[in-house]
Amino acid sequence: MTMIAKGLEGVLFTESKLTFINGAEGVLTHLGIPIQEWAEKSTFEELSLALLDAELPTAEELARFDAELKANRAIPREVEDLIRNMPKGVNPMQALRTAVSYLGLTDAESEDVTPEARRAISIRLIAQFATIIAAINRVQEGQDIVAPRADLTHAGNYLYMLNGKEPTAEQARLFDIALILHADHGMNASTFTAIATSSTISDMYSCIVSAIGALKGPLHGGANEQVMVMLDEVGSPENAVDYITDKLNRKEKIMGVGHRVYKNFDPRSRVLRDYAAHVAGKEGKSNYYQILETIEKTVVDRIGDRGIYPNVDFYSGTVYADLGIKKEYFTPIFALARISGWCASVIEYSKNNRLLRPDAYYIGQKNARYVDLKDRK
Ligand SMILES: CC(=O)SCCNC(=O)CCNC(=O)[C@H](O)C(C)(C)COP(=O)(O)OP(=O)(O)OC[C@H]1O[C@@H](n2cnc3c(N)ncnc32)[C@H](O)[C@@H]1OP(=O)(O)O
Ligand SMILES: O=C([O-])CC(=O)C(=O)O
Repeated sequence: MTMIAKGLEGVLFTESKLTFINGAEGVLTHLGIPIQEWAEKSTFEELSLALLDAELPTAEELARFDAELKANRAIPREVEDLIRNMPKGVNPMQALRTAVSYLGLTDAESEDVTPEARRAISIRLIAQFATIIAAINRVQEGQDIVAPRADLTHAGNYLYMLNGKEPTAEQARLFDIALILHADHGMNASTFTAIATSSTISDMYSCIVSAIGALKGPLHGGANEQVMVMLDEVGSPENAVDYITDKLNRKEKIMGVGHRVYKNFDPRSRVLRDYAAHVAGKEGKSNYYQILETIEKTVVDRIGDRGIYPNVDFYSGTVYADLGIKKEYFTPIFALARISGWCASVIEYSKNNRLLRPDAYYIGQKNARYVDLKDRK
């Protein structure tokens, strides 16, 4: 009997040294180091470099990488103009996809697919994603673009470019941790898409534009925005049980819960839940957190036995909202972090490339004859 791995579940198509996930036990490691340790001890810059080179950097290597990121933060004038001329009210992920595609046109090295060029382009992309996303957000809000600063961390500089004022050290670190938690996650749909594009030996910008498109969907990165839409629909904690029960009775999916690999818990959602609780502790911010807690309990009571628990998208939004980020930008923020994982995975796969080309089991007609248009009913 022909076996079809629907959704490619459980299919191993390559080897990787970057990320290990044990979904049954809620384990996630990068280079063998648990995600909790990366979140507690490291920075987004360090994790990005570790992923790109598949090894822990020395202090000197990290300082050089950090300087390279800072030197590459500014985006070309043409890309700024493109962002300024985008229609108002566009979907920010479409805007990001368009801006990154255009950025490729301005990069003289963009068609170079050697490992050295792929790595150099990756550094520029990691640096410039932040500038592009902040610029899109500000222009769409009718504000001027804020130029990047080289004296702030990657996370701190993003919040500065977004809000036009320097974040507190606590805000910058909280955002840094959120970026760490989202930086890479094995063969998720967007990383797989980036690799599929790169397997044809296409250019780095095409790989990343494909990945942005895959991340955008509500079954993947787009779920974080949908969680916030759900929270607003629920309105207050008292409505949460009925809201979720109705949805489940109608066989509708609850956003921010369930995962292809985690069937017990997603370790990133645990870390984010703690930060969401911290944020909720602040005056006037507790409503969202209470609704989320009630939704989590209701979902776990109803369908937890089917392995459905909060994923990384469930609690992230309340943390972002506290940093002044609007829900329409939650998914671009995911991309701001995941660019490191996308680039690292493309670089790793390219070293031992083979064209990705799965197959479909044919269930259509056989031996059919062409019928002239005039004879068709
Ligand atoms: C960063 C990330 O990408 S994390 C994931 C973000 N996405 C979301 O939060 C969207 C909501 N979640 C989902 O849609 C799913 O859990 C996915 C797509 C993430 C993974 O699911 P898959 O492994 O493909 O499982 P699939 O969608 O086939 O669901 C299996 C069963 O569980 C149910 N189920 C899965 N997730 C949910 C959910 N969120 N709410 C309700 N039921 C669910 C399905 O309805 C299905 O039930 P059935 O067997 O009766 O038809
Ligand atoms: O791994 C997945 O399928 C989705 C996910 O959690 C991520 O990309 O972070």
